[in-house]
Amino acid sequence: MSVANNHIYVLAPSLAILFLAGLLVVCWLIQRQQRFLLWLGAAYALAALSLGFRSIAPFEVLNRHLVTAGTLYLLGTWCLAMSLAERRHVSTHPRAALLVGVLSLAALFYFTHVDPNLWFRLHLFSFGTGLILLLPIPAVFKNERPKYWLDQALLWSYVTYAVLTMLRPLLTLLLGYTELGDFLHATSAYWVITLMSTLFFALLFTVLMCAATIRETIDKLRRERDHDTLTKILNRRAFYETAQQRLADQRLYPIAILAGDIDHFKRINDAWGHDRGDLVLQFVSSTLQRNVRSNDLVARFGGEEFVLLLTRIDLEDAERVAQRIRLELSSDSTTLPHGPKLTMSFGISAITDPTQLENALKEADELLYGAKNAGRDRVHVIGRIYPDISFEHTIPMGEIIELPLGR
Ligand SMILES: Nc1nc2c(ncn2[C@@H]2O[C@H](COP(=O)(O)OP(=O)(O)OP(=O)(O)O)[C@@H](O)[C@H]2O)c(=O)[nH]1
Repeated sequence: MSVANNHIYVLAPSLAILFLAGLLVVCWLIQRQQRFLLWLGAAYALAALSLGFRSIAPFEVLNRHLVTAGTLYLLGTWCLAMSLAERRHVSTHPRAALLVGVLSLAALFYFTHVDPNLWFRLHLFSFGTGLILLLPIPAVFKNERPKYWLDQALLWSYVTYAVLTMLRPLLTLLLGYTELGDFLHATSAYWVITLMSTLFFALLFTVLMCAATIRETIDKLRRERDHDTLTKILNRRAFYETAQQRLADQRLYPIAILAGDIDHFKRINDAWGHDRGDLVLQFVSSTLQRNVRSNDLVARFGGEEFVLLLTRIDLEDAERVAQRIRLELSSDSTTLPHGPKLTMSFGISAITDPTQLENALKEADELLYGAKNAGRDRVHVIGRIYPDISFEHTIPMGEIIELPLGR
């Protein structure tokens, strides 16, 4: 084989890692907020440079620049740790990493030039590299554990890589190579294992990182499609879709539909401003969510109009829920400080089989309309007779105008 061919052959793993680095940078350019992709790309680029240099540099040149190549490799290692840390929102402990890095390089220098000792050199450098990788791990385990299997696979492959890196010289011996062989020699068992494990894990991380990023992007798009941007609760479209799943589950019956509407919301906007109106909508949404159970649905159908689907509940208990919400809203003194009490009207209907959703929504809406006409700040439940009560202002106009606007 010619020297040129030989170079290509030994450079192949480094070039493959460099290619992955380029791929990750392109992914980062498309998804700028996913900065861990950039750190991972930087990690691979630095590792590829270091490994490539070690693969083709003549012995004497490499021996002279071993610390430089080691520095590149350690920097790449730190970027890899940064990538995981950025993704899991933890620290890489940069000072500790710097200390370990400097000590590893000092050991590399000392056991190469001052007191040549291959065994110490390889062990200490590998141990330092693995340690830098492990620095963010305790915080990752202490924080919230990843929920999705892709993130778990990513975490565990990272930990495996870090431990293998630490034990690489020992592993080389365990694999049956009686001598380590200097990693200055491109053909040594240690060197081949270093290259192959780096390439294998780089490939694995890239696939897992890209898959996890795609999944996150899809989740984010789905969340945005399904949720109201202001209140973060379900929008009308997602309510219908999710309601069908609840209605298909026989264990969740009887089901109640609550249509709720904030009273005189236009006046709140006019007197306190649109921003305060938005705060009121957010406060109402969180109050509604606080008062329902995990299987129940809370949606904003538009403006100041909300719909709730309550599962495993009869009409009496559904009414109790609505009254509890009314009480919580009216006793709040922070959203409209020194202002009129916040009130809401409700209409409640029942569902006993999956085909009744449209009808139940219509009934709840009509009952809500009745509650508004009867004076607002009340709950109307299907099957009951409500006498028409003359119109009353729950937020008297004069009171609003005299208010300190508190914007
Ligand atoms: N701040 C804010 N206001 C909104 C938003 N969406 C709709 N609105 C306002 O909500 C008000 C709804 O007014 P109306 O439909 O007259 O209802 P209301 O004043 O609550 O009267 P009743 O329902 O009869 O008690 C309008 O002034 C809309 O501009 C929003 O996202 N933020």
